[in-house]
Amino acid sequence: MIDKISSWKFAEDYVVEPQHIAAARHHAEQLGVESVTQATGNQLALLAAISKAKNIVEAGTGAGVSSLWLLSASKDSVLTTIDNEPEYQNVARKNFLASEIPAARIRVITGKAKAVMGNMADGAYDLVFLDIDPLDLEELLPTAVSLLKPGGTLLLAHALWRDRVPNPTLRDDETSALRASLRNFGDGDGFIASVSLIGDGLLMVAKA
Ligand SMILES: C[S@@+](CC[C@H](N)C(=O)[O-])C[C@H]1O[C@@H](n2cnc3c(N)ncnc32)[C@H](O)[C@@H]1O
Repeated sequence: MIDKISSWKFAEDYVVEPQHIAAARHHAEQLGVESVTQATGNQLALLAAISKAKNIVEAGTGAGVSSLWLLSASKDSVLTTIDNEPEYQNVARKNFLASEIPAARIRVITGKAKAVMGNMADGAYDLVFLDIDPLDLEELLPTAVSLLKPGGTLLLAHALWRDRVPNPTLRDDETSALRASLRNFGDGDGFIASVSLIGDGLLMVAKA
């Protein structure tokens, strides 16, 4: 019998979180913000490295844990990170400062992801990472995809939403929103998409 729970835990424990990111995670916990798990963060960094992502957009800054993982993949990538909670972004800013990453590499914008991303340049970004309220995804996804260059990468956190997405009898709004988001990319039409079981699930999409 395969023990997937042990495998999941093994994958989480396999990652050693850099000290500055562990400190940011601690601040996120104090704020009550849910950060990506350390294995998810590590996978974000891996995917940013493999795709040689230089221009990155993140929706859902929180206290900056995922931002720091994304920035860890390269010394010259630039991250634009968006959140509608200024209080969280203030903590994120302190975490960025403490990490000694040059300020020019991070642009922090306060606002709703749809409104902010709607004013950004189409086809200009290598990687877009989404970690926002699932109920806001439906209206955001077309905008997020349009920001990507051809061959760009879209990543969506919480793709399995507390392991609820795979169970078709569970139809609460959040679970249904995540399920619908996954369906957008599942038919292979214009995208290559895969769901990683890491953390709470990570949808990984390459734009053709
Ligand atoms: C799960 S937390 C993000 C955690 C962060 N990605 C990390 O791992 O460190 C989700 C964040 O998204 C923000 N948020 C939710 N819906 C949003 C939206 N539509 N636009 C912008 N920010 C949003 C919340 O304020 C919250 O800080």
